Amino acid sequence: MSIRVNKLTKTYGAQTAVNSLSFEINTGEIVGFLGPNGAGKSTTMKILAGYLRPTSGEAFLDEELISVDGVSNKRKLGYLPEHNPLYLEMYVAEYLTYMGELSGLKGKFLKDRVIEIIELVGLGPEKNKKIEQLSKGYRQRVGLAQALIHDPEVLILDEPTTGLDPNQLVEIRNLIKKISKNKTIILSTHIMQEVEALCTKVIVINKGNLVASDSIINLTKNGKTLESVFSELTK
Ligand SMILES: Nc1ncnc2c1ncn2[C@@H]1O[C@H](COP(=O)(O)OP(=O)(O)OP(=O)(O)O)[C@@H](O)[C@H]1O
Repeated sequence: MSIRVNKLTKTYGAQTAVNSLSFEINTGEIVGFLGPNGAGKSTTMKILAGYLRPTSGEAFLDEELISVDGVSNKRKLGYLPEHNPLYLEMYVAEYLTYMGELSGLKGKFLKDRVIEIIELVGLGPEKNKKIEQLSKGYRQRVGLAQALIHDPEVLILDEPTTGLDPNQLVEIRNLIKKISKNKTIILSTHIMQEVEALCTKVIVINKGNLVASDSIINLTKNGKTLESVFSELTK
């Protein structure tokens, strides 16, 4: 599934968070969504996930409009918010079952899927704990499992590795790589190494405006590092 964003704008009162943003992500691409703090990444991702209404403009999954009210394409996408609101008092499997139900799964299929997803994201050893008992890295795995439970074709991951220790960071990065097959993924991060490890293309925004949408190879072809390209684009 492809993502198409057309002149997307979001204002909060007098503040323009996202300013007439247009870009496309093709089926099967993993795209890094970059920008300094406050650039408008989370706002854009919330709109793409159908959680926030744009002030103007629109976003599409294939040809279908993404809307706050629509449910059909929400089932085709998985969303890991930046501050993932987990139900801390729930057990891991209980939470994932609940999230699966919200995505329309049920019965034996859901039961099997919860077991499968727990294994896939490496939650096996922690599966009998309450979410509040988990470390940040394992909570992040629960977040990823929640985003993946209904096997969506599109994944929207907002800073999936922020706050993780170096080992967890590598593990989550490998996990994203593993699950990325046959999915279209947009992921925001401040870690350029991560972008280089996972993505072929990047979209860079600054103060709500698009400043680049290109392959990493193209952006760095003059021997520049992605870091220096980023800082030039977002001065
Ligand atoms: N609910 C809100 N009400 C008012 N302003 C908001 C709201 N949410 C975001 N903003 C503002 O919109 C701008 C874009 O914020 P956003 O969270 O989308 O940026 P970001 O690129 O994700 O930043 P970061 O990298 O720090 O997570 C910021 O100036 C922010 O203060």
